[in-house]
Amino acid sequence: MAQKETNGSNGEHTTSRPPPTPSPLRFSKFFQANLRILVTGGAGFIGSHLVDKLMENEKHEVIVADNFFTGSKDNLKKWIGHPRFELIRHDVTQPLLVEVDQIYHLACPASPIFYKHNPVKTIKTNVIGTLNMLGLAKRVGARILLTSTSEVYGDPLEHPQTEAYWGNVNPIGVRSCYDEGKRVAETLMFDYHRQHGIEIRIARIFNTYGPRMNIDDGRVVSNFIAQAVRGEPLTVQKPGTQTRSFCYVADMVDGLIKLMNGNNTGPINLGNPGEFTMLELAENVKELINPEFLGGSPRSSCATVWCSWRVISGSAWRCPRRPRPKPPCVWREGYPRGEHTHSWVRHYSWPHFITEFEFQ
Ligand SMILES: O=c1ccn([C@@H]2O[C@H](COP(=O)(O)OP(=O)(O)O[C@H]3OC[C@@H](O)[C@H](O)[C@H]3O)[C@@H](O)[C@H]2O)c(=O)[nH]1
Repeated sequence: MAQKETNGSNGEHTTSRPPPTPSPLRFSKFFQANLRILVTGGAGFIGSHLVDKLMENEKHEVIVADNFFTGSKDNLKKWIGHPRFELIRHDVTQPLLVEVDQIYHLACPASPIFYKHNPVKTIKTNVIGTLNMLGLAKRVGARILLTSTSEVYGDPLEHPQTEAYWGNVNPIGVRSCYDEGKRVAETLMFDYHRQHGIEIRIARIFNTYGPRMNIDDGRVVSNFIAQAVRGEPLTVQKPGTQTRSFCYVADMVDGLIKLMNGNNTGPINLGNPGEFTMLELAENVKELINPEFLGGSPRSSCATVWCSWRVISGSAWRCPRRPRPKPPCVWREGYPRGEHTHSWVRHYSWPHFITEFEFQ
């Protein structure tokens, strides 16, 4: 059952050890070096938006390490060749030696269809990849932020979930490579913090949506939008009453940067507290995709909601408790609709996507 002890608030999870010493340039009197930031998984959906935001600051040098399993160079093309940007093809299951001040460790496939494709690789990425990045943080004295997941709560018995809830996770299920993998990654973060004084930050990311989500990502928002654009039935998995909350990617990135630069180690839930059933989401996407957004295409009027007979493999509900006591960013209330969703629908209805659909 749930436990009353809160994570990180009773001193047990903090350390009195001083963090490893960063580069002497960081404290140089006469020369202020740029902040060097490593983003693992920086070619992916959330990672590339994070890179865009970090690159806006002229004092930042950004290094991306990505193996391009689910990420794409396309997401970073505007930065390739930029003097403050470097892209390395690198798999985090191998050690990486770079001189950096901060590490945003995002590398791991996050969509169930991708992380279940090669579960052994997924758990290696979470465990060995996080060990390697912690080893790097220790060597160079960098602060490290892990993007964990709401999936650490498993099929939660508490709703909404607070960070103090320890979860209800199946250790041998098909999703365990991801949810148990992230749980071990969180453990490693705190062990390095307590034992070596490493400065850590942990974000538990809830469902996120927005541009650059892979059209074949398999997650519910991209599936529904792609299906509606193609005029196909929307595959609401049974029972359809399961709920999720959806956070726009720009808000997620703001939250990650605020967490990295603040004083709270976390773990902290990052997500939108407004939740919806999958049936409501399907109805809303159906309503949203109309001829106005598809340039008058008759395909748009075909979207219908259809309940598939696939039984859900995820949890019945997942929603963060409203952030406390100082939210790391201003949360957009409510549903994934409005300005941001509209631009994303346009993104998905670009001619080459439509062409791809027609040939499938
Ligand atoms: O076509 C679909 C796809 C999904 N769904 C349902 O929509 C809900 C959400 O499913 P998704 O696959 O989008 O995402 P999940 O909530 O299961 O996992 C997600 O959670 C948080 C993130 O950290 C993870 O990266 C991601 O795996 C589930 O209840 C699923 O059954 C549908 O009804 N139809």
